[in-house]
Amino acid sequence: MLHSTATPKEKRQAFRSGLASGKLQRFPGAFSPLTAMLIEEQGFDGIYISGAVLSADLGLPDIGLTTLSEVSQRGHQIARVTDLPSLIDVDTGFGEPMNAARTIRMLEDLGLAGCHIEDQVNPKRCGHLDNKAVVETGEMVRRIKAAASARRDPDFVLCARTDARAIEGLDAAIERAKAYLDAGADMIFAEAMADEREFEAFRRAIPAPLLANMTEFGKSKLLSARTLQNLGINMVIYPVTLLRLAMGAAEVGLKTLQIEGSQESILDRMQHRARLYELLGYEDYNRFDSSIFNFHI
Ligand SMILES: C[C@](O)(C(=O)O)[C@H](CC(=O)O)C(=O)O
Ligand SMILES: [Mg+2]
Repeated sequence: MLHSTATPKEKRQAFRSGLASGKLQRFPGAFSPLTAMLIEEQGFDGIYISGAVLSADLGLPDIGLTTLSEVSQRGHQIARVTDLPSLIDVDTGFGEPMNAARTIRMLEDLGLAGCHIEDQVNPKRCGHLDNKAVVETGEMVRRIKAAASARRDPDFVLCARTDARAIEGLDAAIERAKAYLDAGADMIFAEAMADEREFEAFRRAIPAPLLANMTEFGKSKLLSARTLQNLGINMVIYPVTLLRLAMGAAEVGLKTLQIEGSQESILDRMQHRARLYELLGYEDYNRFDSSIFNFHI
């Protein structure tokens, strides 16, 4: 009720404990605060806040058009409704190393538990598209060092993402990951891993927590949570899954209204009002001040 009871510090500490637990941490992507509430209610370990989803939500392609203000404010709206830790995608850190530092300060002030910063050039593109380009290792090291030094809360999780596998190959991506850890990153997001073999190679070479991106319709084989657990991966994100499902359902709804002139035939596919009220915790508000509550249905 009235948002989360856990403090940002507690969420960050829970995030770190989860990463160190040996149990795969599962972070579905939330496209709204309400979705984050559902993810928490359904028993997941954390919330992923996707750059692709934030861009799409604004009607934009995932090519680095969003601003720090847009991303951090939406991230705040999502992170504050849940007791779970939220990991947010901040693309390349919104510019130069100094911008990456400013990004960290903003995210800390707005209650995020962690973020990932990637080594693509600006403007970035979705990590599953062709013709990506990455900056020199030294430039990304400066981004990570600036971000790490900007932290006031040592529990804020700084994840370095490398897109280099697609451009320079697996071994080069591993060497970059090592450099990013030396620069102060807490964990590694190896983007667009093809299959188990590539995750195994990273797991053997990298002593820090690893994130697996199980996004649909891209370059990665979709591996189950059990497989990722057995590979020793520390966390998995499902960044766009819920948005894709929601948009698919919305399209069916619109076509039904167009053709049938009514939503009668799809009522059973909807979240019922009572279920929505249950998720929102209407009863808690009732108990908060029974003299006011009158939202009976
Ligand atoms: C993880 C990601 O960075 C995101 O923005 O959610 C995207 C996901 C996607 O486009 O499927 C990415 O992998 O680049
Ligand atoms: Mg992204």
